[in-house]
Amino acid sequence: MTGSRPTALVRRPGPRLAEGLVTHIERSSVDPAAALRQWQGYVAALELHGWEIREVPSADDCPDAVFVEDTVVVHRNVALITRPGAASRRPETEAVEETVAALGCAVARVREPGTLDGGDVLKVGDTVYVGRSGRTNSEGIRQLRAVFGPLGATVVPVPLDRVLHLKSAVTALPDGTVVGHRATVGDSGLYPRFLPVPEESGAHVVLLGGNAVLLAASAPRTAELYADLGYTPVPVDIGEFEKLEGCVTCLSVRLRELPGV
Ligand SMILES: NC(=O)NCCC[C@H](N)C(=O)O
Repeated sequence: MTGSRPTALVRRPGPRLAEGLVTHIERSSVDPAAALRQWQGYVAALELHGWEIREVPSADDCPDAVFVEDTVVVHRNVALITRPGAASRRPETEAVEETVAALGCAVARVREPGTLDGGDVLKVGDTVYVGRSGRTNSEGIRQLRAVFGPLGATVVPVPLDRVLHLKSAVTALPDGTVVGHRATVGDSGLYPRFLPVPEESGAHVVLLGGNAVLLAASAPRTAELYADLGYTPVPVDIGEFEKLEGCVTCLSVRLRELPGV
């Protein structure tokens, strides 16, 4: 069981990272050594802001395993192990399930024919937005609702076509304002408070606690906007992961509601 600090699950990039899936962008070559340094920088930023790091054992046969967010969705003390939409990513979930069970979560699983990627799930308070994407199907959404609805969550599906995951398009600031870039966001009217940001990767924030928001170094104008709004932007270079359609959110699973946390 954890102590009083929030816990972040992370997963070290494996030797096959460069073979990771690419769907909406051109493939470009990934430098594994630079990727490892960037991953270490990302983990260090979480640690610096008080997060306890729990490393899921690496999955060296799975190129995309570093994008650990896609494998599990946690609400309250329940961890829903996903069934990733890409078949090549399904072996990633086993070690994640063992890790969250060891942390004291109750475990549920998405079952066939459902598919769900954690990158499609954005929690804002008790509202759980879920992208109906190339990776998450309607049965996956139905199962998500069946698991989290009884825990008080309202599940709001969002049709997607321009991006890989919902959180490739939108995330939320500490006050719940949803942020997104006009080119990818679709219908911003779905969100009660919406703020457009000037860069696509600026729409991806990890809430570090207090006013600190981690975002990709590739979004300097959005970092200025957040600073101007009274937040403390924490830029981290994740360029090698962006080549594989990864965002800052997908490199960790933030557990704020574990028993004892
Ligand atoms: N949640 C995320 O944004 N995940 C990124 C996953 C990228 C990976 N290359 C994939 O296509 O599955």
